[in-house]
Amino acid sequence: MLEALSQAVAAQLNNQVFTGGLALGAFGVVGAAILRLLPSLLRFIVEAWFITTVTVDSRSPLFEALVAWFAAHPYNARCRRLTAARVPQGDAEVLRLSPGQGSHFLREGGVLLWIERSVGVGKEGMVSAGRQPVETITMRALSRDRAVLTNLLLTVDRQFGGRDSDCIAVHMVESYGEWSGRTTIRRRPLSSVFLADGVGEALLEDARTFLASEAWYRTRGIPWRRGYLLYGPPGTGKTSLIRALASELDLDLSIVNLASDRLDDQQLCALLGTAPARSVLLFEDIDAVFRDRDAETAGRGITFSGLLNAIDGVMSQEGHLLVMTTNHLDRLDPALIRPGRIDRRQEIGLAEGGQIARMFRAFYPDRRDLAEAFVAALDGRALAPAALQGHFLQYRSDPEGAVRTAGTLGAQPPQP
Ligand SMILES: Nc1ncnc2c1ncn2[C@@H]1O[C@H](COP(=O)(O)OP(=O)(O)OP(=O)(O)O)[C@@H](O)[C@H]1O
Repeated sequence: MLEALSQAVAAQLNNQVFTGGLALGAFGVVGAAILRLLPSLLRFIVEAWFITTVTVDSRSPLFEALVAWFAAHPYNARCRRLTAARVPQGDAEVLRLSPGQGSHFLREGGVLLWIERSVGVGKEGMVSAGRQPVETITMRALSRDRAVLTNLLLTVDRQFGGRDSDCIAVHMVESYGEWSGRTTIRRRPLSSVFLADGVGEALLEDARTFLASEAWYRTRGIPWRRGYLLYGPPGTGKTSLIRALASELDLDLSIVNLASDRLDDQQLCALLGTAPARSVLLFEDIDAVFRDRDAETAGRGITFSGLLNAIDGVMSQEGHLLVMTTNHLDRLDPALIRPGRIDRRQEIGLAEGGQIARMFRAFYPDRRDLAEAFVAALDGRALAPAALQGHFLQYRSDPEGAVRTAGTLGAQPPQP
């Protein structure tokens, strides 16, 4: 029986058609296996040679900082796959939307990042009864240079890893009309901005109330947004105040230069619609852009009606504080600053008496006694704090000299 079988096999092997078919079949099987493995093989080669990867999971304290960074990144405003969480902010809790599970591609500091967020995947992430599932963020940079990701993680850790960060993030508009990644500036305490009594504190209180009132706005069907207009002469602290408010409120600053001739209506609308969450949206020197409605275009591209539409469209990005500044309130079209677009106007005027004395004492803490003499030497003149600051810097270590020469300080700030 066995012998008959082996004779049959031998006969088939001598049959060229059969052996040809067998070889072809084997080739096919091996070829199919290679083809199946090819994508993972290619991925392995690319990852090994051209990509740097870092994985952070939710058991690490860095994970929360990374999610906060991801939520604040301009990419989050465009992302359509989100994860929602309630997170503490001051004494309250707020809703935080961040890019959700899956793959995300974004640019950071000129490098393309591929970020994958997953939960409960693999052995590490298995959900077992009574245990929190482990969530993982894998960051891949299209670069062989490890410093790209390590520097990013250091920045994330510094800015979002604790409450002792002394910087706030600033977003500007890139030349191609998109929000840039984050740069940072030092926080400015409100106490370092010298304003008329209670002005800064009242605005801070107003903004705090607004930020904590999402539900209040929702139940009344009012868009959750608030607009401020700060007006007054140059060098009185409008920009400094905005920076201080953002610092105190722990918000980013998103700055749009409306005078840029690279912006058009469509881009502006898109920009405001994707403004980074949790930020103060700032339009500076709005009077220099539009003097009146007849001056239809600003720079090259923005029209007055385009600006109004874009501001109203900010409603889709709710929770924003929109702040405009101007040196010339009288030059603004009423439509631009009507309630709903601007909810609160605040004059930031020249410094007088007590305000000047406070500033003097802050610059010369060891010669607080000279503050009144300095104010008296000004003979009732009101001054731009920027001019006072310049004077104090000039007489930095000579408070008596600052008092002696106070008479040289002009009554009017330089005109823009
Ligand atoms: N009220 C102030 N308190 C403290 N520093 C001030 C104040 N006003 C101006 N300064 C200082 O003067 C400089 C210019 O201030 P800032 O840019 O805030 O003025 P501004 O009102 O926004 O001016 P502009 O209208 O020209 O934009 C900054 O260095 C700032 O520190």
